[in-house]
Amino acid sequence: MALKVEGVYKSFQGFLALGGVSLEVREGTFHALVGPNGAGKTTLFNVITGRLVPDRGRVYFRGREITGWPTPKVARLGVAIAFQRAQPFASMTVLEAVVLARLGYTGNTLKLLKPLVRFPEARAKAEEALGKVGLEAHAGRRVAELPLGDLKRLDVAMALVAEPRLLLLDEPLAGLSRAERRRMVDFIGELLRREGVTLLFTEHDTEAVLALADRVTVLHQGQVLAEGAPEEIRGDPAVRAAFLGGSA
Ligand SMILES: Nc1ncnc2c1ncn2[C@@H]1O[C@H](COP(=O)(O)OP(=O)(O)OP(=O)(O)O)[C@@H](O)[C@H]1O
Repeated sequence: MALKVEGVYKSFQGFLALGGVSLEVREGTFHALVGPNGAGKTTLFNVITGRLVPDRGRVYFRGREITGWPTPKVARLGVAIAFQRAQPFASMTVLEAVVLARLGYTGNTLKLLKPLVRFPEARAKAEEALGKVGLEAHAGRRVAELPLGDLKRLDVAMALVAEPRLLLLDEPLAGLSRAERRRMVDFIGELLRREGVTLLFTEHDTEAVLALADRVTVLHQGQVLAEGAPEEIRGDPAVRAAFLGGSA
């Protein structure tokens, strides 16, 4: 099992954001986490990556308990998150942003007195990652100049240099046009299958979930409402009731 979340609770000032969530993501699969706004999806991601410590419950990565581990330690085990990572690096070039992500991962950020591109190992890894996401021709452009679709590819490249076994994507298609969403689904699917990376992603676009996910977990008000193959979930009466009657 790539990831196992067991009975996780998390409250914010008395508000129960996660109320006993359990989840299993099998190695090599693509697993969607869906649910209306406020269902607890981002909170669960934060618990998995160590940004938040759960009040109760446990998180295991490949059989090892990682509950409450600091984020860099979780990252070094092979858990990466790609979510608007590139934005703070707007003034850098695309290549520099990925080199920096690699240096951050290898713990080299204290030696940043020389130009980023003069770290040969990090530069080689960054160029390889840019090739994988199809941005090699844009390596010298400023991050700020990239259209949204390319920015998302850059986010993925910045996650790939951490050599993840499990990648978390939080709404990877948000803000894209319908045509761009289709392209992004194909891109993510092909790239991650080729790399053998397990994927856990949140997404509001039902079509994309059906196209990409092997399994779907539905969260609603901090609890798991349903879990199954995408076709099963689509026909589930409890899921339909929650979505049609709720805020989705
Ligand atoms: N740091 C925090 N402090 C207080 N409340 C929070 C905090 N983080 C999340 N919450 C609350 O917890 C609930 C779950 O939020 P979360 O962001 O996990 O939902 P989500 O499923 O990711 O929603 P969305 O689809 O809108 O991203 C929400 O009601 C939110 O307001």
